[in-house]
Amino acid sequence: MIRFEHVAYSYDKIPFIEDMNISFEKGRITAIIGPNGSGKSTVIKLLARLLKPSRGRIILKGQDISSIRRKLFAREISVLLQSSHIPDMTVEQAVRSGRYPYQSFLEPASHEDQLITEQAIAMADCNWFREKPMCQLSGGERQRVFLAMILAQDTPVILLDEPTAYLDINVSYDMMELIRELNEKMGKTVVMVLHDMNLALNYADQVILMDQGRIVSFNSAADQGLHERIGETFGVKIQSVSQEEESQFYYLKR
Ligand SMILES: Nc1ncnc2c1ncn2[C@@H]1O[C@H](COP(=O)(O)OP(=O)(O)OP(=O)(O)O)[C@@H](O)[C@H]1O
Repeated sequence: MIRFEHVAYSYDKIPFIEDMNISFEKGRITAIIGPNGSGKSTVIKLLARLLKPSRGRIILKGQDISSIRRKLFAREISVLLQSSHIPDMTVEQAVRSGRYPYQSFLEPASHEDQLITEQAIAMADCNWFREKPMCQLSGGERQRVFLAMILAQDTPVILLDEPTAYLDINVSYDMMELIRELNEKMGKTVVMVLHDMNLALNYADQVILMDQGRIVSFNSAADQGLHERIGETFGVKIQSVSQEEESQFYYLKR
């Protein structure tokens, strides 16, 4: 569905990503993991067209993403970034603004826009603080609103850079369950950066492990080889400590 073809990217003219080739399959959940500064957010920003490859191309449904018109692109890919701009709006207005790719200037919101906005507010559990201004929310509440905005944008591809940042453990699992539901019931393709190995290995179908701007491995989350690579890359020992059918718990130790 999305393909990196010989993608390179330089920061301040210093090459960082060189010749990256990778495919993100339709309807899969892919987690990107790796140490700090390994390039995870850079990949998300390249996918979201916030950065432009210095070489190579990124193909979405057969088309170079740089040639797709802005609103059409916004109907295909939505993104939650690590530090998103906080809009000067209430929660409800912010979520409604997620519908912008489907609206034209001065045209009132359609019945469908309203319906999808309401669904998004309910799914991300933002109903009880919907009248609050965004600037008065806690970090975790704000993160849920950003997710609701993405749900309102209703794109087949969802990019999430550390979606569980600021969330307590319970809400983190709620967020992961919701992402899984979006994937299983609505066929959304999800690419997310995660620092928590337990979330990455339990909720992703496939895992991209990065180090210093390179892809070290691209495996199924269940692949034992991946666990070894994680250990080598992070300099930790990784061990599965439970063997439940549904999920496993990984213990990481330096
Ligand atoms: N705007 C920028 N200008 C110069 N260098 C940058 C810029 N943004 C990122 N970098 C550098 O590029 C490298 C990769 O950054 P990136 O944010 O992609 O890493 P990451 O894997 O997401 O890190 P983290 O886990 O810490 O969030 C880092 O060394 C970073 O310092």
